[in-house]
Amino acid sequence: MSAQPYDSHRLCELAGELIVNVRELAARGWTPATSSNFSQRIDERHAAITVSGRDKGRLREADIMVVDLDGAAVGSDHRPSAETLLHTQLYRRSADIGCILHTHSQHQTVASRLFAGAGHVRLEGYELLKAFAGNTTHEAAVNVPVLPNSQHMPTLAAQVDALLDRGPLWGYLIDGHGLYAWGRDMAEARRHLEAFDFLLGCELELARLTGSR
Ligand SMILES: CSC[C@@H](O)[C@@H](O)C(=O)COP(=O)(O)O
Ligand SMILES: [Zn+2]
Repeated sequence: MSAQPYDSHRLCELAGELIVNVRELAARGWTPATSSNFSQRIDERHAAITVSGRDKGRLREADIMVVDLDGAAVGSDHRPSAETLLHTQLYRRSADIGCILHTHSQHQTVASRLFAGAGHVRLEGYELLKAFAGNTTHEAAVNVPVLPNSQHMPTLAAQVDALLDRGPLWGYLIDGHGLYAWGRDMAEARRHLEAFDFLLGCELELARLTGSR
């Protein structure tokens, strides 16, 4: 039997980390109805990603597979996430990206609808902005882009590429869909995801209280 083209011990470790974290996110109600997808970089040519259509609240090892950075399955007959290209494009683009988390929480979905017309959600004045890697003060502002939804991943990927050309980015919303967030590793990606979700919740509550939208 030929050896795997990646380090299988590393895959095991990453899969274990994915299972624990994804189940926790699912328990918060952020992955309804099998939605959401998750991945971690194995090496410069491979990533571990969730199999399409699996219940993220019950994620287990068999629900995680390996793809190359063109999105092709490696050593598996399963179908990787329908949104695999949105993961692999980021891994291809930056060696600093090691983990990508995509969820469909209510904050994320409602905010994406409310701010789709503006094309972004502006987050400013929050202490929690320091949760984003590189931000050292609450005085920074972060614009979360909102992309139109599409089932055509190359269309979405091209828009994400254009956003990345403009400067640092930790995540984006897709209208009526959810949030993509990433980081160097699971801990950083999760910190970004949680900060986005909390701050989007604040913006929604402010809009409700002030009737500003
Ligand atoms: C169950 S609807 C959600 C999907 O269309 C998609 O947006 C999603 O997040 C999960 O797709 P998947 O192919 O399981 O990775
Ligand atoms: Zn999705």
